[in-house]
Amino acid sequence: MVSYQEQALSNLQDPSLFIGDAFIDGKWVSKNKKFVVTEPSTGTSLGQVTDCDLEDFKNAILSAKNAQKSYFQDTTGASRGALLRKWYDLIMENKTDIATILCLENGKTFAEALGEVVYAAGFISWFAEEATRAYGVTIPSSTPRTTLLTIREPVGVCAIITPWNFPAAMITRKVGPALAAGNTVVIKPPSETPYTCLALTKLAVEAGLPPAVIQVCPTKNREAATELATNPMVHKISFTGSTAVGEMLAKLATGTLKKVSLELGGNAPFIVFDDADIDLAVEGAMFCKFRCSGQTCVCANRIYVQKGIAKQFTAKLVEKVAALHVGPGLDASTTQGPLVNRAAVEKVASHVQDAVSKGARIEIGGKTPDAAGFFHMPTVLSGVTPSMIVSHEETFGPLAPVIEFETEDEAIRLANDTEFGLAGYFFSRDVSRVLRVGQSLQVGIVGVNTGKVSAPEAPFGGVKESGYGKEGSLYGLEEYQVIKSITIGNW
Ligand SMILES: NC(=O)c1ccc[n+]([C@@H]2O[C@H](COP(=O)([O-])OP(=O)(O)OC[C@H]3O[C@@H](n4cnc5c(N)ncnc54)[C@H](O)[C@@H]3O)[C@@H](O)[C@H]2O)c1
Ligand SMILES: O=CCCC(=O)O
Repeated sequence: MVSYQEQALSNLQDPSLFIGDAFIDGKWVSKNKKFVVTEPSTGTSLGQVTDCDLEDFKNAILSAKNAQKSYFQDTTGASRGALLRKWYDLIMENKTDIATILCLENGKTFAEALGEVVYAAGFISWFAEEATRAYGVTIPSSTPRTTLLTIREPVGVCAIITPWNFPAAMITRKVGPALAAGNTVVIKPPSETPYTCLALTKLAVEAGLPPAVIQVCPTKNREAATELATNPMVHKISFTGSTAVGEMLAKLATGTLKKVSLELGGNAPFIVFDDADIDLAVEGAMFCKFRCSGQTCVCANRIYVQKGIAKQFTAKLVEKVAALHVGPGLDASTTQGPLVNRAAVEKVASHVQDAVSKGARIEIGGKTPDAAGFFHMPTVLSGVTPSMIVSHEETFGPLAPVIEFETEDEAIRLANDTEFGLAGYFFSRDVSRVLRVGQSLQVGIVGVNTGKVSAPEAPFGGVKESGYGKEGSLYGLEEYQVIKSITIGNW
């Protein structure tokens, strides 16, 4: 019998985009040692991918170093932008195939996968433009007959390490600016979802980017991947993932004083004040709680609702959740896909169990369906209190805990009572409150009357233990540049 994934792969318009090799020194590399990638809606194998070892990482880094100088010196911002624009065009031409591959390895619905591919491509076109805007300045000198100016230069070899929840967009949000600025990159894609990154890489080479500017080393071998944080030829490490791994890599990177950007875990508060448009707030909660089945770093993790409207808000939220259809991502009727693996399902279940044991009520969901694959039913809990795990730990799953509050001060205090500070949302029609609360939330990204805060032009990044550095936007390029000052004296 043809499996779900075999059927889907046989429908690819360009089957050559489904690649299980590493890409090192401009060549596709297949090794005997492989690891299995699992299709999350069936829990069975999607395929096997080359498992890079320490030698492979060292070779990739050396090749990226050798390629970097001429890549930068032989191109201009405009010509690098043109290459990136070509890559963007190829991604868009192949978006259905890439979305199918993404859907198969990550589990998100096909509509979401397609949305992610377009979002991911958006970073390439954004930084194709930004490549031409690497401005320096002239600074009036305090010394006579002297000119002081600055230029922006690439950092050198950039290590890129990303998570599985956005297999395309987390790659392009880093690789786009890195290549635009004239760097070369060594990517360690997530071992759960390496295929999307490899397909994007194939298209980058087809677009005409010099092959050695992108190196991809898939692996499950964490020791080998750690080379990216310690090798002295790497000058920048850009990491997206959990706070624990990010902190560990940052510590290692200080050994050779690398430039570091960290996009880490979140625990986003989502506050609904009693002057809010409740339907709009429910719509926002549905988007930013259940996107990617609750597995985004900017997902609403704690939903605070002012007491007077809590029952009404919860009832409307439950009605919308009841309409969700859980199933494999490629099924046309599916609106909620599986989670990434068994451990993710168990984490959601344990958060539900903990909350219920401490007095929370399951309004809907709360179960793991009796099906193959890694599913958890979308769940709404009411009566949640700060003592429950859901109030302080990122669930990373389809669990919406509703917590009641009485005053604005209390909501802000609860919202900020966390070591994380990535995204925060609130709904209110009071202009003064919008300005007050917007400034009071200790986060890097605020959504007011919307649950949608991500776009190539929007600065993305957190504060506190959610990390540092900004991605996308007019700030994203400088993360991959160094400013050099040049003093021309005695003229
Ligand atoms: N802030 C953001 O922009 C953002 C975006 C997406 C996800 N996240 C966070 O990511 C987490 C989920 O992702 P995850 O479970 O894949 O995180 P993770 O930290 O386990 O893994 C992230 C990446 O790091 C790699 N890695 C792990 N140990 C390593 C080591 N020793 N050396 C080199 N690489 C290593 C993994 O293989 C993966 O590619 C959540 O906490 C989520 O909030 C943050
Ligand atoms: O998971 C984190 C990234 C999500 C996004 O870019 O909106």
